[in-house]
Amino acid sequence: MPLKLSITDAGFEEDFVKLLGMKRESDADVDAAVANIIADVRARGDEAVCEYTNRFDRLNIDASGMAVTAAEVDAALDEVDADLLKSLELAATRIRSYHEKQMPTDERYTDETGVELGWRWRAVSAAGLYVPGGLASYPSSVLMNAIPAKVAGVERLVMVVPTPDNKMNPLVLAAARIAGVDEIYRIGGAQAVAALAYGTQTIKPVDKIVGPGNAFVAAAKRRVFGQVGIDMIAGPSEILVVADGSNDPSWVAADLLSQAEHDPVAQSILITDDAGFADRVQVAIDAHLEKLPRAEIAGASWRDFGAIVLVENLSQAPALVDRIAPEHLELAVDDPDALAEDIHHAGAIFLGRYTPEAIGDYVAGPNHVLPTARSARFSSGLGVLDFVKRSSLIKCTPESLAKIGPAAIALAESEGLQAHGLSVAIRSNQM
Ligand SMILES: NC(=O)c1ccc[n+]([C@@H]2O[C@H](COP(=O)([O-])OP(=O)(O)OC[C@H]3O[C@@H](n4cnc5c(N)ncnc54)[C@H](O)[C@@H]3O)[C@@H](O)[C@H]2O)c1
Ligand SMILES: N[C@H](CO)Cc1c[nH]c[nH+]1
Ligand SMILES: [Zn+2]
Repeated sequence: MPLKLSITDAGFEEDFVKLLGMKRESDADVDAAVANIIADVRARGDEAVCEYTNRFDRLNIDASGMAVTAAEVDAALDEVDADLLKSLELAATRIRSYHEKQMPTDERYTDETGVELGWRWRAVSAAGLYVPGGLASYPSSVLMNAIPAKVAGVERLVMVVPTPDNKMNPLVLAAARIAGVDEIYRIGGAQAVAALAYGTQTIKPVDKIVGPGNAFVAAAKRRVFGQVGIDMIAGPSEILVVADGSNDPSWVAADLLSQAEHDPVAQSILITDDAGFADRVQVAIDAHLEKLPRAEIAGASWRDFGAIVLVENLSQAPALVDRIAPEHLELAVDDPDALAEDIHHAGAIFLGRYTPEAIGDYVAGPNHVLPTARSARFSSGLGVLDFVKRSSLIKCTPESLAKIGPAAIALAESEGLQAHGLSVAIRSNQM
């Protein structure tokens, strides 16, 4: 059964801290396994990548079989149902239009001393896009990864995707074609992240790795950070629903299960002010689980990591939400905007009873690659800004250098860095 907490219980604070500390993705054994895989890929390149791929995804490939060819992508496109392709194109259009609005602008101005200042944005040269594929396949994640990279102007888009038992969903390849991915490799897990970060004989290294994945992928991204950039920790999915008693329990139950069905270590939490409603949601969850094909995964997630938190009044919810800092937050209440005003930490906020989280997973437009494991306290969802970086611009004239130079010379001397002072003084007759 999921955890049941009530804010009026004496032990509430202790139980809530326990809920926050639930270990879902950062086990020491996962990290140790990942460290070994990364070291091995660095040492042996393709050979190690293929060995791990064959072991974990039950394939039988060597280096020549890692890349997905253009002919395979063509064949996949032919295979995809026309209506499904239309849905994918609609999603792509909406995602592109949302992300185009995120493109930051350059700035240039002259200050009162005559110094010209500013900044300019440039894209990273090569991005590695991790598309998960272990327990489910994610054409939608191809679009969410690749479209913002393309909007930002990244030149080389390299996608990795595991294909357990050598089964590739043709829609994944169709999405890659629609989004303009340049290279695709049928590899996943920590070995794929290591190959992207350090390069192998077949795969040239990238500058930044983005995308969601399971605990192994999240741990690998943490470990290669520094060698390459990463977007964030986007691990096993999470949903937090804040709902009053006026909701249909069956709708809220479906929302909780929508994220639980991703992974046995996904997490779904309900905060409500109505104990009877909480019971009705549990009944509805049991009923949905009777029929859902992924009941085993969703049921395990709800049982082991789910929680129902009972509050006296929904005005107590924002403080709890902020401490959880969920990946997805649904506010199923009469005035969701008012409640949202008091919330600071959530990857994406779904406002009102008619905005199920799943609409954001596919077609709303904002990115579904979002920070998990409470990292929404300091990270944002994937976007164009993840694929660009900013260079500062500084331009002095003899006159403006003479105006601000003396302060620089004084500060350089105070730091004992005479060459710094000299390089300013030598240009501005201050020696
Ligand atoms: N936060 C987000 O934005 C977001 C978006 C989509 C999906 N997700 C999450 O992504 C995850 C996808 O997970 P998945 O498993 O389906 O696919 P995945 O591609 O992330 O992981 C599959 C890979 O894990 C590796 N692996 C599995 N068992 C291993 C072991 N014992 N040792 C070493 N490596 C091992 C294998 O290499 C395999 O290829 C889910 O947790 C889902 O909730 C998150
Ligand atoms: N909910 C996932 C992010 O946690 C994204 C996704 C893709 N497909 C379905 N869902
Ligand atoms: Zn989802």
